[in-house]
Amino acid sequence: MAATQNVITDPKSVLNMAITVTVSAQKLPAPLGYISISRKKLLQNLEISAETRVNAWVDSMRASSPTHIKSTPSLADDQASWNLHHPSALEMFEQIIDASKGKQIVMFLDYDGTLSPIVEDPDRAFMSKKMRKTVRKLAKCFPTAIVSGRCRDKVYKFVKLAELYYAGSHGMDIKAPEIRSKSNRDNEPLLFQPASEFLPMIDEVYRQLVDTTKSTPGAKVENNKFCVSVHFRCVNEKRWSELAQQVRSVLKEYPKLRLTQGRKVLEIRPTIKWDKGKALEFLLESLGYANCSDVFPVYIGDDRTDEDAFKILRDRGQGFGILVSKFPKETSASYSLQEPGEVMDFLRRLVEWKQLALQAQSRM
Ligand SMILES: O=P(O)(O)OC[C@H]1O[C@H](O[C@H]2O[C@H](CO)[C@@H](O)[C@H](O)[C@H]2O)[C@H](O)[C@@H](O)[C@@H]1O
Repeated sequence: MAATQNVITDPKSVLNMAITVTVSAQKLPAPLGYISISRKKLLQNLEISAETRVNAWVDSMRASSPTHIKSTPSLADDQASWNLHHPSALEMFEQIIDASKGKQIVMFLDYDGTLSPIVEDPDRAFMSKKMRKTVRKLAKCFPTAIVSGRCRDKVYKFVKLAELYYAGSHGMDIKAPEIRSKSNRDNEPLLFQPASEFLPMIDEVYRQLVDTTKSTPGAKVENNKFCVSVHFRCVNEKRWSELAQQVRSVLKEYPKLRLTQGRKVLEIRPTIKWDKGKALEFLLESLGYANCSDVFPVYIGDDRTDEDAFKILRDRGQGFGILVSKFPKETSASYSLQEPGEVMDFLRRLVEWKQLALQAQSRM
């Protein structure tokens, strides 16, 4: 399985590289003239590079779509060994609480596949009422942020909780809660959008992608404000290569955009060095925990893009990541939960533990 977040490099850079090599060869002195490549050959080479690139995308699309997994004894072994290295956060609850003693827990939650189950239609990925109630209680106990690939407004419409921090567009659109706590009531309202200069480009690419992919049945393009998603969950696997080719044909004109991959989705975003991990650090800083050793961030997510946040926590040696997955995956998360139902159970236990701790304190 692919390692951390699968960044697919800009196809244009591959083309540029091919051109650079050819031009340098043509400048060589006569004895080495045989290296010079004819225009026809150059075009052929460029076509091969482009085809290789599209094939790599399709391989990656297949690798990230565990629909063909058959249960075999070796798979069962892999699962057992993975569970050993990434035990269930529910089973390890007491140990997790022990590790957080004396520290401020801060919660970071991905949305799709973490708080809501994965469904075919991205516009119908609703969160259950029970989950919303749980997250509301959680936010009363700990500072809580939603960190999503989606457009911030859209994820807010699903979650509907004004007391949370929201980081939309993979962390490129961060906003503090509308309901301010007593301690931060006087602060300036926080809005951070490090990719705002890309807005017109993203709009343009969105429109082009809608147009270019409309001949592929099942393809769906979603405008996530600072990034765009091209969904292939409902596209017949035989047509994934065609879809990848269509996306490539649009992206090759935009070297300032890059492609990453999520669960049956190609995600197009600015090349700026900003991701969910950077958003996590930014939020910790905004909350006043930049250089604190007594903070305990917990990040729960299911996707490759969440790996950036898991990695930051691992590198900082603070708190931990929890990967939501039924299947073994290479991850920097420390623990696992199988699906959103288990996420809700884990969050409930955190709330219950905190409420009991507060009651015990008030009796002292
Ligand atoms: O960071 P996230 O909140 O996990 O957002 C990542 C993508 O989530 C959404 O797509 C995923 O969920 C859909 C609904 O369940 C599903 O149909 C799709 O196959 C998944 O990839 C969202 O629609 C995308 O825009 C986000 O990039």
